[in-house]
Amino acid sequence: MTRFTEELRIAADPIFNAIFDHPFVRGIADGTLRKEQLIHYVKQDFEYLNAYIRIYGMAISKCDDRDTMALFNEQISFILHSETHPHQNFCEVAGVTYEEMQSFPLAPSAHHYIRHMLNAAHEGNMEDIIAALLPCPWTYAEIGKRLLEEVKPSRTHKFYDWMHFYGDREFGITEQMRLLLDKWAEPLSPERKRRLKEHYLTSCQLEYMFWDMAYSLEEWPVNAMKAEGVGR
Ligand SMILES: Cc1ncc(C[n+]2csc(CCO)c2C)c(N)n1
Repeated sequence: MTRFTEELRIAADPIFNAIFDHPFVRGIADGTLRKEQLIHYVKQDFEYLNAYIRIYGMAISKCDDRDTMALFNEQISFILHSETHPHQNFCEVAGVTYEEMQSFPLAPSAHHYIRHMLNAAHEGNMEDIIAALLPCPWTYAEIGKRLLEEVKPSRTHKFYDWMHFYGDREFGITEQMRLLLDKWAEPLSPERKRRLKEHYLTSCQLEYMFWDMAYSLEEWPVNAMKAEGVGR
């Protein structure tokens, strides 16, 4: 029998392929990203990681087994202390400090992605939360692995650290989340499974939009925030 999460991955294949071909990901491969694109990515991703940590916290509050609590707790620490390394890589290449990149208002696509995950966490059960969170580690693990195979970066490649950070991680957290989702989805009705697939595919689309937001320096249509003292 096909794993539920295998079905999800197959349904998302066109989105994964569009992500691998996206100019931001191509720009990591060939080192051609502009300074402003790296900066926009890190500013937005710093906020995205804050949201991701909070959602793990919300998941813990709905948890009733210690192993799952421990897994989410470890992931919170990992994001706080290690997930910052790829950001440091982008900051070094852009010639900025990490501190300068923090506490900016959300651009539209980052806002959309975060609200989608928060909505699953507010309204759903554990399986809804995991379905919305899963594309984050899954797409990055596949991007990292592909870039290592394709580019075989030497130590002097600008994004050597970034590629190794994600590409070396033999699907650790992705596989752990998949096992949980496969187990929780198994007894559910076809309608509930369709809903989980919708959460998952929406997050995959939003992963694509996040790369696109960084590449195109996406902002809100009217710059009315700064004048009102909103954000930095
Ligand atoms: C938009 C966006 N999507 C995915 C990641 C990668 N990522 C973020 S947190 C985490 C660990 C999950 O426990 C991983 C793999 C990112 N940085 N930004």
